[in-house]
Amino acid sequence: MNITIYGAGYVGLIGAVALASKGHDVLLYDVDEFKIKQLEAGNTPIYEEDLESMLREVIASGKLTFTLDIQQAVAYSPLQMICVGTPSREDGTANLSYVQDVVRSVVRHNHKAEKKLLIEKSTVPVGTHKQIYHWIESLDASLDLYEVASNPEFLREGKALYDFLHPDRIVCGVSSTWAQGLFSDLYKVFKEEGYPLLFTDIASAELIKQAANSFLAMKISYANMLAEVCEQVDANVVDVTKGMGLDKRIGKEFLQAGIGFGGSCFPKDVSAFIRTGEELGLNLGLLRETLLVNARQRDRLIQKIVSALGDLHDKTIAMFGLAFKAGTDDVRETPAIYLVRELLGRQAKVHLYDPVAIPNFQQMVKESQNVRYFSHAAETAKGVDAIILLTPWDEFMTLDYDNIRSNMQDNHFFDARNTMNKDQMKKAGFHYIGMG
Ligand SMILES: NC(=O)c1ccc[n+]([C@@H]2O[C@H](COP(=O)([O-])OP(=O)(O)OC[C@H]3O[C@@H](n4cnc5c(N)ncnc54)[C@H](O)[C@@H]3O)[C@@H](O)[C@H]2O)c1
Ligand SMILES: O=c1ccn([C@@H]2O[C@H](COP(=O)(O)OP(=O)(O)O[C@H]3O[C@H](CO)[C@@H](O)[C@H](O)[C@H]3O)[C@@H](O)[C@H]2O)c(=O)[nH]1
Repeated sequence: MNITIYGAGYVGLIGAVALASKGHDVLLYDVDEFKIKQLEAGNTPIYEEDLESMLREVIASGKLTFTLDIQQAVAYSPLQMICVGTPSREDGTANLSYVQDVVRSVVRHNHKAEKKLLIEKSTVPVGTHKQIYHWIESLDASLDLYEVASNPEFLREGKALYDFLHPDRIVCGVSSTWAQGLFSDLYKVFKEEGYPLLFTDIASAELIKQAANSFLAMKISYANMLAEVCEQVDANVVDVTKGMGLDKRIGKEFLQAGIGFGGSCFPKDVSAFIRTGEELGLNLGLLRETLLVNARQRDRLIQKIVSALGDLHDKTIAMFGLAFKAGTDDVRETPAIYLVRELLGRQAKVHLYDPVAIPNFQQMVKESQNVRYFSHAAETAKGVDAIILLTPWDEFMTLDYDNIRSNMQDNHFFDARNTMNKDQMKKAGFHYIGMG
């Protein structure tokens, strides 16, 4: 079936490629002309495993096409899937202006007055569907022509295509059998492959997304809170969370203590959920604490660095990894930016390396007398006083650390992700410091 997707970012592009690979005819619209031209040429603006080859396949098969023409986008299908950004405003609320732009465009360019299903794929606060109906009304459009549905996305960056194609569940919030029928057709192949399709009302679907992200973030902060306890009592947080996670009711995922969560989703979505609570007159205190614990991890790492190295003036620190997690070049809300700014503020010099995220990071931190970028991890560490392992890329696990240590000025190794084997690092001559 035909589907129009608005927004060629992580979610829109991945969704477009994945749905096209399942045999649908997908038209991807974006306001960013450069991005659309790049995609038409078969090049991806983001780094994701397998994305480029699959993109080229679906372009070649004619299943995925692109447009900058809004009239063509609106006319293409009754399914209008909105995948634009919903970033945080200063006060923590979700900025829905890009969603509103799409709704406005669809309504204004629906010249044939065809019925359209406006699908919220972007992460939006519960109740947004009502807001969308208000926007439509305020445009003097007939509400009979539009129906809103919620179909939140749960993919993780770094594993985005895999997650879209192998979902734990597909959530569809609908208010009519018409919408339910369209989703059943869209996700028919997924259902046949055994992936659960959950139909519910729209508010519940919107809330499932807010609730799931906040729960996962809370789980990480719980592990980080335990890391603080472990440091006080000489326990090992990796073992503690392993022991907890073996209980099936708890589960081992998302209990990895470290520098805390970053990225374009958890920080903004937890903040937005707290604000949703406030608007409802509720105090979602668990989530406030989740953000506080998360921020504290970064400060704790800085404290550890200062207590090991003393005055950072003229010290040089190498950072292994800049992306907010492995497998992506995304640096939105990466802990690396906080740490680099904090270190530079204390007059340290930094040597920075990441296998794919340097171009994005350079847009925030330019090369200078105190900031140098490198193209190999081992080079980054030459002559430095300390290494911070920030992003757990696989390549950092297999480096020749004996050699790296011998080329350093001093021997401090801060494992902000608890990924290295402590004993082996000590054997290689490092003063190893983990998080908990
Ligand atoms: N990144 C993720 O891993 C992820 C996962 C699940 C859900 N989400 C949610 O999905 C939404 C999109 O996130 P993202 O990371 O893909 O964003 P993104 O910033 O990567 O992409 C957004 C795209 O929308 C385009 N855009 C802006 N205004 C537009 C308009 N009026 N019409 C068409 N295109 C327009 C932008 O040019 C950009 O290409 C957000 O709500 C996010 O919270 C993200
Ligand atoms: O045990 C863990 C797991 C993750 N993280 C950190 O948490 C952040 C988020 O990681 P992850 O969830 O893997 O990446 P995202 O791509 O941000 O995906 C999250 O946010 C998306 C956007 O809403 C959702 O779709 C996904 O389901 C949800 O996992 C990263 O900084 C990770 O390093 C930890 O510190 N410890």
